[in-house]
Amino acid sequence: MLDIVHTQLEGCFVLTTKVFKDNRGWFSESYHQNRFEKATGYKVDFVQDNESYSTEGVLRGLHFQKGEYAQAKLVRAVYGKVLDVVVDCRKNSPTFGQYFSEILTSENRKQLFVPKGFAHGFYTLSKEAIVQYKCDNYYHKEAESGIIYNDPELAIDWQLNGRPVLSEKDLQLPRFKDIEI
Ligand SMILES: Cc1cn([C@H]2C[C@H](O)[C@@H](COP(=O)(O)OP(=O)(O)O[C@H]3O[C@H](C)C(=O)[C@H](O)[C@H]3O)O2)c(=O)[nH]c1=O
Repeated sequence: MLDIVHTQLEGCFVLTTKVFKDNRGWFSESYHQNRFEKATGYKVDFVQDNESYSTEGVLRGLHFQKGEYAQAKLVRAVYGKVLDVVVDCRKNSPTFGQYFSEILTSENRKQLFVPKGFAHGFYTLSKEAIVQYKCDNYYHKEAESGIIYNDPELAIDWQLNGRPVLSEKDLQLPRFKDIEI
């Protein structure tokens, strides 16, 4: 009922939920705590669900919340297609500074689990996209931080089609070398 693929970043997984199709359409359990814990070995209590709508070329991120407000996230595209990107910002991690990306679409039903200590962002590849994600900590504006999307040290391949659309806030995010987690 829940397929899991481990990435090269410890604790970061791609999950795919089972779809039941019939002559009406389809049904799927988009989240099941027991199955999530059994598949990942992680006990995560999500407390906040987020949803954002973006048009083609929009890039949101890379974001994280600092310190005790760090958030683990479970991200999926419920409409359209995005390139989801995570960066390992855990100082003691053997993959510190490495990134992983995955195409999430409403069709492939892939979900990316982003552990605490990671920065997260996505680039919108379809005309429109709706991304939903569960967070295991509440939003704390004062704890918000992030990394500029085109940091040369990270050299993330965003699969850009032209100049991305970012918020003023995101255009002023710091370099990876200057962040405080
Ligand atoms: C994240 C968040 C934002 N807001 C308010 C704050 C702003 O007035 C407005 C837009 O926020 P922001 O521009 O930070 O939204 P995104 O750029 O989509 O931020 C998200 O983008 C990347 C992909 C992430 O992974 C983060 O979870 C999140 O930071 O929503 C809230 O009220 N609650 C929240 O949890």
